[in-house]
Amino acid sequence: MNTDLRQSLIYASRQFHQLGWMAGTAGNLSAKMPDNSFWITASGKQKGKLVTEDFVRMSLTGEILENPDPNNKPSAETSIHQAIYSLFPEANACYHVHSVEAKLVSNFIDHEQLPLPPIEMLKGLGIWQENPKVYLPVFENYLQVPRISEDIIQRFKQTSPDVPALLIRNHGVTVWADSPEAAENHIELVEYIFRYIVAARQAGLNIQH
Ligand SMILES: CSC[C@@H](O)[C@@H](O)C(=O)COP(=O)(O)O
Ligand SMILES: [Zn+2]
Repeated sequence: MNTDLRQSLIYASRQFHQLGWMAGTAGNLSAKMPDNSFWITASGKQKGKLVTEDFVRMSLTGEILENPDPNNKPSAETSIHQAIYSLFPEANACYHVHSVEAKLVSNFIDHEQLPLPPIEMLKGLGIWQENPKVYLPVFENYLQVPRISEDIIQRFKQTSPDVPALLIRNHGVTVWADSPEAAENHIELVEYIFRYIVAARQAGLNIQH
C-alpha cells in the first residue's frame, strides 16, 4: 500500500518534470494514507529521477515517522501540505509544481485572487455552472514557508476556495484531491487554464469577469 502511493508520486513527478513543471528539484508531491500519515518528497531531490527512498513519511503534526535514508530531509514546503491535509480532511494527495505559466498568471491578480476564465475545463475542478465566476486564491511568497502555511490556514478558515487549488506568487501552484490520480488531473487542468490565460493576454483578449 505505502509503496503503491510512492509509485504514483514517482510516476506523476516524472511526467511533470518532462512537461517542464518540475524542472530540476522544483516542486513537491505528497499522498496521505488511511492512518493519516503521508509520504512526501524529500527536499532537494531531482524530480525527474525519484526513487522509493526519496520520500519521508510524516505525521499530520509534522513528526518524521519513517525515513529510508538518514540523509533525507522532508520537503522544505511540508508545512503547506500539512495545512492542506488539516483544512481538507477529504484530501488524500497534495501536489505542488513550478511552471512558468503559474508564475506569470500569479501577477494577473485582483484583490489577492486570480479570476479564472469561464472555460469548459473548470468542470474537471468541480465547477458546473454556466459562465461561472471563479477565483483562484493567490498567496504572498515568503522565504519562511511556515508564514505562507499560516496565511493559507487563516484565509481558508474564513473563506473556502472555489476550486481545490492555490497559487503562491511568483512561485507555483498547489492542488489537492481525494487521490493521487485526481491530483494529477487537477494539476493538468490548472496548468491548461494558466496556458489559456497567458495565450489570451498575448492575443489581447479580455477574459476578466
Ligand atoms: C528549485 S528550488 C524550489 C524550492 O525552493 C521549493 O519551492 C520547491 O518547490 C522544492 O523544494 P523541496 O524542499 O525540494 O520540496
Ligand atoms: Zn515550491
